[in-house]
Amino acid sequence: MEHLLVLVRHGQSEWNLKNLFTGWKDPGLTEKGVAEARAAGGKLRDLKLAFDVAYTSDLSRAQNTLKLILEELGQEGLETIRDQALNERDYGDLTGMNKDEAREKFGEEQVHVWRRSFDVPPPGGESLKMTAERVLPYYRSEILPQVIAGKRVIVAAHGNSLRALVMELEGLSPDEILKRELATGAPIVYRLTDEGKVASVQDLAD
Ligand SMILES: O=C(O)[C@@H](CO)OP(=O)(O)O
Repeated sequence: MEHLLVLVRHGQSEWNLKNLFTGWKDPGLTEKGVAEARAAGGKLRDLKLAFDVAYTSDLSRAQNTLKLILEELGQEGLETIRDQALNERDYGDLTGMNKDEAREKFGEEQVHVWRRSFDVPPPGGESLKMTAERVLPYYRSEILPQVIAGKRVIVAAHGNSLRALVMELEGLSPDEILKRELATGAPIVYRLTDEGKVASVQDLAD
């Protein structure tokens, strides 16, 4: 039985372009983001992949990325489950702040710790660890059982919510996952074993 799981980060958003901390804010995709989403769909189509169910977050940049991918695949009507468990990490008080201005205000090192440490949350927000503590239970209870049952699953979500998932799937340490940047609109194709372990991984980043 096939156990297919594809993860894809949304295409470039308006706030990615403006270099703003985004978190749970809901900016749309830029033109480039739309093109990235379509290209992601094209790559999956070239691999002749199709899906039985899709998961996405409660945020429009991920939902629209998924919609564009499904259009490219000719799978517009696919069953899609939206859940805020898959939302981006909440950036708390940093939300809406320019990342360069934050570095000037708080110092390069402090901002790096907030962005890429495992368990230090930004003020009022979530660390990667806290993000993983909501993403992983959702993955284990809702998504993984579908993959194990033979449903072909695509998940369109966010840089940090997907980082939490990649960490679990690939058994990475906090240090290893923090160095891993997920490109916008670049699907990662996993084949899992009957037990839900990773059998193979193919990163479709350019
Ligand atoms: O702003 C955000 O929500 C995220 C993703 O774009 O940023 P970072 O790469 O700093 O975690």
